[in-house]
Amino acid sequence: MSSLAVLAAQVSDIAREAGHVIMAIYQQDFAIFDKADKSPLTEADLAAHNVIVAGLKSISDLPILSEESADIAWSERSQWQRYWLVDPLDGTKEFIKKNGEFTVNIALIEQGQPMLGVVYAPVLDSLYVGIVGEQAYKVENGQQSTINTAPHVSAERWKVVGSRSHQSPEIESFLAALDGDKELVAMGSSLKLCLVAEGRAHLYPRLGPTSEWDTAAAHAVVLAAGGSVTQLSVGQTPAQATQPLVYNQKESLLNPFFLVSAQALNP
Ligand SMILES: Nc1ncnc2c1ncn2[C@@H]1O[C@H](COP(=O)(O)O)[C@@H](OP(=O)(O)O)[C@H]1O
Ligand SMILES: [Mg+2]
Repeated sequence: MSSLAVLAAQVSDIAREAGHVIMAIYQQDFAIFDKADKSPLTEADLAAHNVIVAGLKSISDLPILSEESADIAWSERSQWQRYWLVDPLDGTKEFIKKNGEFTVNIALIEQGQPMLGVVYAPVLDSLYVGIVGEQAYKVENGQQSTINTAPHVSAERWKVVGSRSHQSPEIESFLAALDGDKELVAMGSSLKLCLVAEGRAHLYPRLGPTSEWDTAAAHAVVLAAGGSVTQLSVGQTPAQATQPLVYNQKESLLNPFFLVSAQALNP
């Protein structure tokens, strides 16, 4: 086993443990607080954050940037070559709606690129792992299977995944510019990237805001599965989106708009 594969197994255990504490809260009535940005922050975000930080500290000395502890000066963060980038509960809106489409996300970033990512959806009990340059796999019902972006969906028509809770008019224009038939599928959280990674969708265009912790872990899964995640400007076609999405290269933690692609099907 490579050292990244060993780390992936350890990180998977941490993600599952975070999933367990989230589920304990999910099954009860939960309190909703207001963060400064007005997004709903639940007890579950904080409980999962605490489990993940304790777990990562027990296996490595690397710095940790989590959505729930992101207030780290750029002067310090810009020095990091390797660090953990964590969204303890992505898809808070889906959590509150109780539709199961939320995830625990843990990524290892090296020189601005995701090297390892684990995405765990506790309600679905689906675990996605991406070890960039090595392998991508999914564990469901105790069964581990290799995944890749080769589509299991019709090549006759684009299957495009989009946000369930955050739509934008720019997506309509992007779809209108794609040649051929298309089908739009709504999904919450980083599961959208995982759908592309496992060949269940061709494209995920995001022409709306996200933060670096929202994408990093699933980005690793997509890369390891053979796909790409590139910066996308409004009005660009998939073929024009060639610059990789990168991490920790600027003070703002907001991502540029981006396109997740199964790549093999890019026109
Ligand atoms: N205005 C905004 N600014 C920054 N991020 C935003 C945003 N609106 C949505 N997001 C991000 O989009 C994520 C949800 O994406 P989606 O709608 O595709 O499921 C949210 O993650 P959280 O649920 O972890 O807060 C949030 O980080
Ligand atoms: Mg998030």
